[in-house]
Amino acid sequence: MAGIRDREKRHFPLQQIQDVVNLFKDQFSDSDEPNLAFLSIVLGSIEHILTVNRAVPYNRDASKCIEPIFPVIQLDTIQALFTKFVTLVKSSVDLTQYPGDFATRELVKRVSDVIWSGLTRAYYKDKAHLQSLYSFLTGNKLDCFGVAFGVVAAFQVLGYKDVHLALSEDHAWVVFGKDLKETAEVTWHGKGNEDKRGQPITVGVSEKNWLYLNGQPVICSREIEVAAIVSAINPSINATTDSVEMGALQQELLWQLYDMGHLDKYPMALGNLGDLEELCPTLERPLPVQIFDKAIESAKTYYNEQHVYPYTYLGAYHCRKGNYREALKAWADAASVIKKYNYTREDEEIYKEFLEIANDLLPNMMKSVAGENASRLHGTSLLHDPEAYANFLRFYDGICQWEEDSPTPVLHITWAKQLVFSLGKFDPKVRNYIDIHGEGEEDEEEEEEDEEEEEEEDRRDLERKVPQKEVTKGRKRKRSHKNSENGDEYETKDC
Ligand SMILES: FC(F)(F)Cc1cc2c(N3CCN(c4nnc(C(F)(F)F)s4)CC3)ncnc2s1
Repeated sequence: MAGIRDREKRHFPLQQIQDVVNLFKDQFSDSDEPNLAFLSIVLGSIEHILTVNRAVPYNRDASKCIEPIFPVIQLDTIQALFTKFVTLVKSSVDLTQYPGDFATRELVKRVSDVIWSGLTRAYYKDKAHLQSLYSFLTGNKLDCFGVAFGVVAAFQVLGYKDVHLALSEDHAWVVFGKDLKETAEVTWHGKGNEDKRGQPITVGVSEKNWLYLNGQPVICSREIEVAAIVSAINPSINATTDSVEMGALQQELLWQLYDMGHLDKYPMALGNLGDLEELCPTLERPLPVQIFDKAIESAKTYYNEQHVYPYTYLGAYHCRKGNYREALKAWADAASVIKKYNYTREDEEIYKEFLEIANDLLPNMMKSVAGENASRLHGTSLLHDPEAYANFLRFYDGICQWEEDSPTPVLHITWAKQLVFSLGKFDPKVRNYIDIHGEGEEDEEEEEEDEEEEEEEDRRDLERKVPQKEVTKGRKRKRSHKNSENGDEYETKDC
């Protein structure tokens, strides 16, 4: 692994966002791999100055906030930290003991131990700004993602090309070996869970398991690993304030990666970009909804519809915008994904997501719609809309199916109370406009209709021979309404 070369040096000192954008563009400009450790240290040092240790005093009264200047990042600061990382990694691993071009499980465990032993004993693991090698090298602290990324960056320093980051919606690990066939845990997950570092992620572990996306995680290339550290940028200064500069830098870098196609297989990064565009739209760029739809298409194309977040990003956006029908549909689609999984104790993050939707966002949405007299009087309200009602039922049906066969229960009394509250807001008449059948029943129904058509044909034959006064008509075929991508159909009649 080469050190910092002219290709990097010539961009320093970094004085503005465009300097960083140019530095990143240069990293993809030739056959060499982008330098993961170097880029992570650069992003971490900028983030530190713009969020953690803001040089510019931040005026309490936000209306008169002083526009913080972009920090000047000197080459020697970055170079010193990069050299520290390379020295730590190379001095801790005796490569003569690991012959061959591909990493071995023992070596992966060894490198994970090197990062692990560089961490301070006790600290709040889910604090902000612990995701970069800047945090590791200056504060000996990393979050779950940061440890996994640090292992991959360390392997790049050691000259390995086969060790890559694997990302699910709430966990990270590595793939390695010939054809990336091997997997290994390299970091911890959640609170109070024994870490499984060094162990492979077998089919038995990942099957129907949301934490491992049922074997459909994002397997990163070097370019997608860069997208991951850009996506992991955290512009927040505190619970209520974000650094405008840091957010703008993240947005610029994500568009640059988007234009190079490095977000095509990374739905969560597209979701992050959609959120940034909602906050601060970029001229002549796709709208947030279009970006969220690209994330959904990516999950369909590359991950067999096993990802939940693309739909919850879209649902959250529509909810914020008051587009309640669209929010309901996105949440029903999210539930149609989670229903394929069995809920286990390490799935708290996605549990909290659905809990918030069912017990907070949905009830509040129903309350505000119920209050809209005009649309209610004209029957245009969501409460009279069979499709909205069908999506509402599909949402809860997905959650119930998620709970079925799970070792851990999902629902409790609050879920039931909120269901009754929201369900009761729909106008009773809407129930007459939908027919519900799962995939199985549909076949029976079709068989019935086929038989009826045959009988109809026989009657017509008979009629042609023996004219009769009247012929009973086959049942009127209802317009079948594709209400979801996953094959479940909720038939809605023409209301
Ligand atoms: F590596 C881990 F362990 F941290 C797992 C990863 C998380 C994550 C992410 N996230 C997590 C999901 N996330 C969401 N923000 N809003 C979400 C939604 F609920 F609105 F959908 S999901 C923020 C960014 N964004 C890019 N990449 C990754 S890789």
